[in-house]
Amino acid sequence: MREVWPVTAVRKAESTVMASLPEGTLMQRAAAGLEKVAADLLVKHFGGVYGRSVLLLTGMGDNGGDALFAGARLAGRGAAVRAVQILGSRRHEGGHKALRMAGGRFISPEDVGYHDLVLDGVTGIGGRPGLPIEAVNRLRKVRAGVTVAVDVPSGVNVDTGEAVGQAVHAEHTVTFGCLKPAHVTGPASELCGEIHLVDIGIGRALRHGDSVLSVPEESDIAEWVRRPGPADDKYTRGVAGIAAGSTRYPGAPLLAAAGAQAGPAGMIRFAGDQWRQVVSRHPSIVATPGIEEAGRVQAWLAGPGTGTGPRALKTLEHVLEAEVPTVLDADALTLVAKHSRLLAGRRAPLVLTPHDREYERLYGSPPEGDRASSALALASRLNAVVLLKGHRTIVADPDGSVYANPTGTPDLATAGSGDTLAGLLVSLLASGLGGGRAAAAAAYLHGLAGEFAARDGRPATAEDLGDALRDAVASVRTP
Ligand SMILES: NC(=O)C1=CN([C@@H]2O[C@H](COP(=O)(O)OP(=O)(O)OC[C@H]3O[C@@H](n4cnc5c(N)ncnc54)[C@H](OP(=O)(O)O)[C@@H]3O)[C@@H](O)[C@H]2O)[C@@H](O)CC1
Ligand SMILES: Nc1ncnc2c1ncn2[C@@H]1O[C@H](COP(=O)(O)OP(=O)(O)O)[C@@H](O)[C@H]1O
Ligand SMILES: [K+]
Repeated sequence: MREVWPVTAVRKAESTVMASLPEGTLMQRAAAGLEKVAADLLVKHFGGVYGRSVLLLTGMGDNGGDALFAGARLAGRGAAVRAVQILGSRRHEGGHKALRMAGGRFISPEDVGYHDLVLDGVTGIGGRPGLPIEAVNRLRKVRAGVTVAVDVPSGVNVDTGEAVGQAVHAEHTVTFGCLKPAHVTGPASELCGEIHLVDIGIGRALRHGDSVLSVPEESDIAEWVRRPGPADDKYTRGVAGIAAGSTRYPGAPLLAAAGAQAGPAGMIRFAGDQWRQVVSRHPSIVATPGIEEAGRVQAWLAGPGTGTGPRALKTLEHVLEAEVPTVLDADALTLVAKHSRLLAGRRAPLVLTPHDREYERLYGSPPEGDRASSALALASRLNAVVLLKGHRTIVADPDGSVYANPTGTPDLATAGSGDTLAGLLVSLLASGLGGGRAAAAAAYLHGLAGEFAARDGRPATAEDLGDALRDAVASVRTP
């Protein structure tokens, strides 16, 4: 798991570590890490460092200092380095001097044009979101072979991942000490490109309790997705139940079932009108038309394609009465938004999987730019794990932990894709995984499955995701 810290925690750690180091040490470590990434990119894209043109964009703070010191190092290796002040008039004196001594030059904003490599050191963790218009106009003139953001792309809100107005769009971001929210959530994460984390020695001073987000890694998912052991039978692996579908939406149950089949449960039960179709597509599923005769399960999924009529409401009441871990998706979310009594006094774990419009129905207002806080607010209010869908799906647990999903592709924005996610999720819950981890694992594997299904530009539909989910599970299990 990679932890993500907000600016206040980074500043606190920095000052703790700085107290025992000569002044400027951390900046030199940052500049060394930045230079390495920049030099590697120059070699990769342009064949070498010597003679290549590098432009440093600076502002008034230490972010510009990092860029200037890294630029001085590149100038020492023969790159033609220029620096331009994009924001304000105050400059980083130490960095300025180092660049001048190394043969770098300072140019006026009118003279910027194309450069092989651009280092964006306008603002870092001291940046307030929304750059002044003068800075934006100056940035517009810059043309780059490759853009590398120093710490974060300038213009973003570092702590929320929002990108207000014009922000720098980088292909690479070199960050220092730890990940910050802008790297993993919201539109800012799209502006970062590939993230390079440079260890500057502040890790030991970062307190676990101050971390605001966690990013699951492949090894976490491999550990969380239970594998059957010698003593297992189909029941001990967990039985997942799916209550889905209606004559209006007959496809949703099949897609949810396909998602569940890729999960760790030993058996799947199905209740709904499409029980014959489900069995004919998935003969291993035990299916009945009505929920009353469905049998016992360790976790229920309710909602995909059920509609919101009286029959769907009755089915949902039955599912919730079972008091087993439950995923509510799609129409079930609309129903609990309408009938708040449904969740009153509930004790068994609950996972809700809203997209933004469903979130609005449940919370009363749409998610804010700070999606992690929005997900957490709903999770706390309803005492349920909330999986807030989107480009970087967020999972918030009412215990306060929040996960940012690192996988996925916009190709997943296709009808029925959420049904397969919900199916996988109920299987993970049935296997005994807690709600937060089950939701985080489902989002991770679903995102990976989307990437697999859409590989090499292949058009992907939800029908492809069942097989792709199996490939995703296999791939996280392959070291
Ligand atoms: N912490 C660490 O461990 C280490 C940190 N290091 C580096 O330091 C960076 C942080 O540096 P920093 O604190 O000097 O702030 P930085 O982001 O350069 O800019 C602040 C200046 O910009 C201005 N300004 C901001 N937004 C604005 C806006 N929208 N519009 C207008 N002005 C705006 C702001 O103005 P003010 O808010 O004062 O009015 C202030 O003058 C960090 O990201 C990393 O690169 C590494 O060297 C080593 C270890
Ligand atoms: N732009 C996007 N980038 C990445 N993933 C996306 C994007 N838009 C949607 N998704 C994912 O696609 C799925 C869509 O689910 P949902 O909206 O419930 O679809 P449906 O109701 O048709 O099944 C979610 O997992 C969501 O995170
Ligand atoms: K920056």
